[in-house]
Amino acid sequence: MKLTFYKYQGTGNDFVMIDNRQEIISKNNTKLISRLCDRKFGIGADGLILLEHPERAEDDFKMVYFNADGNQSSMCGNGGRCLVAFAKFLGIIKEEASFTAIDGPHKAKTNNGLVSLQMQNVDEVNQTGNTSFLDTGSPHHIVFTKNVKDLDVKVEGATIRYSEEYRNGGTNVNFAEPEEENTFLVRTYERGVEDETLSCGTGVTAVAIAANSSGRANGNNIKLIAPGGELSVSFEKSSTGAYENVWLTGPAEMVFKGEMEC
Ligand SMILES: N[C@@H](CCC[C@H](N)C(=O)O)C(=O)O
Repeated sequence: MKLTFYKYQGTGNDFVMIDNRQEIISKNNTKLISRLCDRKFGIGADGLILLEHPERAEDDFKMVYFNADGNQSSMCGNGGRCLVAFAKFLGIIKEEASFTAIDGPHKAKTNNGLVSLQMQNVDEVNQTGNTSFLDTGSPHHIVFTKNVKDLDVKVEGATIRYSEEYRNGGTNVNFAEPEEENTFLVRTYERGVEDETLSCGTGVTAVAIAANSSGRANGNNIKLIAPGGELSVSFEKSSTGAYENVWLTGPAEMVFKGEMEC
């Protein structure tokens, strides 16, 4: 069969997008999904996203996300932003969207090539010294450190991702360094890609919240500089210390459309 696909990227985090409203791809076909994401034998991407019919009346569509290893995973922030751009391209939405992903409902807005995605509230941030752990739809371990540009993120990230602490579910690992006030450099090792990616949406969201929670940032609108580009994260802190009204904003664009023999 010939499969029509679209390739999108959001600050260099790249995804194969498939309009699966006619159920052309089975979610259990791990082998096919990992082959489509393979950079040598397939299209090449950090993940694959299926756009499906919504299950809730108030939604425009449903998001189903797979890591490059072919397994369905937790939330992908950059992928969600790219999916909103894809839904706009398909004519499913205009400027605003409402959709459900594995972590629950999301709202989104588009404006001049930028897509803002509302992320889930965060009630808990665990901090120990220069590290933090929190879940922004996906689990993120953060190390605040110096010389982030010089780190071997693949090696150091894998050491933490496969450590005893994360033995059960694994984690994504972010290395963050203050650049100026309320601005951080971030590099991320992604679970399921098992390598550094050029940017991670749930990862930079986690860094922004952890930076505020640990007193490393005093603002509620944080700029994050990843190797693939810049993102911003805004939030409100409730009286109980929970992070609410969390929005991730950055560019998302189609790279190309193609067909692959499957
Ligand atoms: N690139 C993503 C995160 C994708 C999920 C992650 N690999 C995991 O398995 O937790 C993002 O932009 O958030």
